[in-house]
Amino acid sequence: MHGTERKAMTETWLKKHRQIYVGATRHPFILAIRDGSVDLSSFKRWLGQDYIFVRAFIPFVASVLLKAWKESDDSTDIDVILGGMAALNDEIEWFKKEASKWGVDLPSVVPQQPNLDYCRFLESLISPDVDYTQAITAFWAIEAVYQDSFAHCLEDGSKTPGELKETCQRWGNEVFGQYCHALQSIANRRLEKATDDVVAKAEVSLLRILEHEVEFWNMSRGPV
Ligand SMILES: Cc1ncc(CO)c(N)n1
Repeated sequence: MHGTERKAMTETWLKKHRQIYVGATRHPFILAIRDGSVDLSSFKRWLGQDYIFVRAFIPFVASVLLKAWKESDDSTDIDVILGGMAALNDEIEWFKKEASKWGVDLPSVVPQQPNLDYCRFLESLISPDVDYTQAITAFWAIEAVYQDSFAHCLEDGSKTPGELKETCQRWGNEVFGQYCHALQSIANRRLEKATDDVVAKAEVSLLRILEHEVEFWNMSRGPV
């Protein structure tokens, strides 16, 4: 990375990896929500799988909080991450309510392989060997994919069915957008000062996340 401008590293990466980023944020499942053609059984499958994912996401976010507390040069990072944890608390309650609305019995949902793979990946990032810069970059990427995807379903001209609007609002709303932006700013600040090795690891985990997100959306299609 010598001589390379490291300001706004994450924006540079999204341009460089645009194809996979678009694959993760404009997936056929999202496009089907947006044009109103989504199959409700796909939505229910996604809902059950995402509840399992979010439960695994909580300890990952807790690990990012712990890393921030130990390693961060800016104490306000903690406030941003804590806000994310608070949102997850709401999210868990929302999943339970939404699942009962759609007749999805959460305790009996079986995690599918792509979900297990993604959760395993999250677990690998909890390791103390993964430093804060890599972890916060991953955290931003995971949240940003959902923000960008669901915000697309709320844009002018979208035909998102009324009963799915609340789901899209959850991640597509302006406040969640600002929160993702705050995470992105932290990631950029850290990446600017990181060693080449850490920067390379953060880029690889961004790519892995985008791949996992595509596979995650693919599960909505159901077993083939
Ligand atoms: C698979 C997946 N990625 C990202 C998010 C955002 O929190 C989520 N809920 N689920």
